[in-house]
Amino acid sequence: MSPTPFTFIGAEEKLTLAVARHNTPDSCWVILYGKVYDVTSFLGSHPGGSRIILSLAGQDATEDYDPVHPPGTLEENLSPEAVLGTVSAESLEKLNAASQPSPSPPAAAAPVPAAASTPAAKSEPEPLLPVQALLNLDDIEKEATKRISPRAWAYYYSASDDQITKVRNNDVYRDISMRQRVLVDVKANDQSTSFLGHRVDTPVFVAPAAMARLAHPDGEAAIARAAAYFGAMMIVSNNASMTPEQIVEAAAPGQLFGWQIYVQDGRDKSAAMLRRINAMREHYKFICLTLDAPTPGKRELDERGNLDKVMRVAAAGNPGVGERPGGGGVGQQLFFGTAADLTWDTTLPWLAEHTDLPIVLKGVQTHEDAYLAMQYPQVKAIILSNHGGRACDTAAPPIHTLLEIRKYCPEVLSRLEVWIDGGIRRGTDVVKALCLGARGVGVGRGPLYGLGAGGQAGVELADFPLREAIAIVIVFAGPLRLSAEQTPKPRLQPQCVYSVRVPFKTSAQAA
Ligand SMILES: Cc1cc2nc3c(=O)[nH]c(=O)nc-3n(C[C@H](O)[C@H](O)[C@H](O)COP(=O)(O)O)c2cc1C
Repeated sequence: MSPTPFTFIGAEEKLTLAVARHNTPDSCWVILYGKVYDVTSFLGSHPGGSRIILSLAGQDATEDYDPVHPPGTLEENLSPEAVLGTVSAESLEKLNAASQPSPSPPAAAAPVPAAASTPAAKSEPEPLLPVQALLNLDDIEKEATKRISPRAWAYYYSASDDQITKVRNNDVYRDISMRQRVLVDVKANDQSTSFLGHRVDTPVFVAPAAMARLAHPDGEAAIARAAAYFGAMMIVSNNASMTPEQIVEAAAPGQLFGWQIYVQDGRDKSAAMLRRINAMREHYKFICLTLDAPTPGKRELDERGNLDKVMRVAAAGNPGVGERPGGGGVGQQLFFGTAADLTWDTTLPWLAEHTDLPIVLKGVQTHEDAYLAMQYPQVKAIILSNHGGRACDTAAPPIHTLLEIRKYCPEVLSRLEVWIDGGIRRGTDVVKALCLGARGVGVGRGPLYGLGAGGQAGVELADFPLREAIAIVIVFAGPLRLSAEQTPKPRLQPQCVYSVRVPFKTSAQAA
């Protein structure tokens, strides 16, 4: 029988008694947006695992819940009977004040970066800078670090294990030198190109990245508007913090989006999402299937940022909390429910049953898989990526995979569009990837940090240094004319760079 709805208005004690007592797996209540929900029956099916809900049980969970759940999630997942009543703003204020953490929170609550400076470690807060003062992606990251929450920072910044791949992703570009030609007319400068037949103004695209509202309330919609401003493609994450409908609401005419999918254990959920995307094909022109993270990487920064919650669940006297799934950080919560049984034989046919949109495979990391991808007619592009170093640490930088493809199966480059992401910080990085055969270059953390540093203006800024730098670099490499329609012979070619000194070894060579 469903509980009788009632309204909590009045004394803090009454409110606390009513809500705060229900903080166990047997009876779990939370307050969201001023309403009290009984989520006990939902604990087992929460996509992020039950532990994270338990850590917020008996409390106002709005602040934690809001930035990581698209609007409509509550209505989709809870029956109307789960709403037990409303809480007045006054009571809520008292409750929130009463549940503020003690003045000395556990040391583990603060993010502890492996190598870089931490926002929490500084005694004197650094002054905030206006977006105009931020000249490159490093500046933008630094500014965002001052402004976003430690939880958001840890989630965005983190990478797997020792972050070796994350660092190498960028370092590798420094080992590639530009070969500058002279006495070439470089006045014409056109960065436009096309992806899967759709024109864009820049080869730089927004890689799919989850949870933009952790950085700024305008979230993915602001990134979409900034992408429109630069005529850039945006791939929307399966785990975006806004709905795919909201993100394209203010799309510019002809603006190009793709939608990224993590196929779920419950395939019906993924099929339902694909139906939604199919219905918005005027915006979403392809499905990007991410393959490089069948299990979440071990992102210790992200996990540390969540330790206080895990300890709170245990402290509340919940038995067996260690065995409850999920909760090891934002990343692990998001990955909970992601299928680990995808194969060439089963997944691509399954996708074909649910969408006729072109497929882009993201996370290709060997020339063997690039070659295999070419055998599937529905696959029109691949993204060479190691998930920004967030999946398997010591995975090779994607530019190595591009070099492998050039060496062992260069036909892939003419049969498929090859896009790349990971470690892009400078215009030179973009140009080098293009010279070596990539058609597009994705940036993952950049737009998130841009959003954190200055909302939409910050994202626009994150793109600006890259565009400006590309413009400068191509003056050295030769005018950039990317689109095949404009010139049959692109000017950016492998001979524009020295890549012979980039060490890469395939498993075949190592054997
Ligand atoms: C915070 C964050 C969230 C991400 N979320 C997703 C995601 O939901 N789906 C996906 O395919 N890749 C995701 N990625 C990986 C990016 O698409 C991209 O591969 C990577 O960030 C590129 O590296 P970069 O950050 O050095 O540019 C995420 C990356 C970050 C940093």
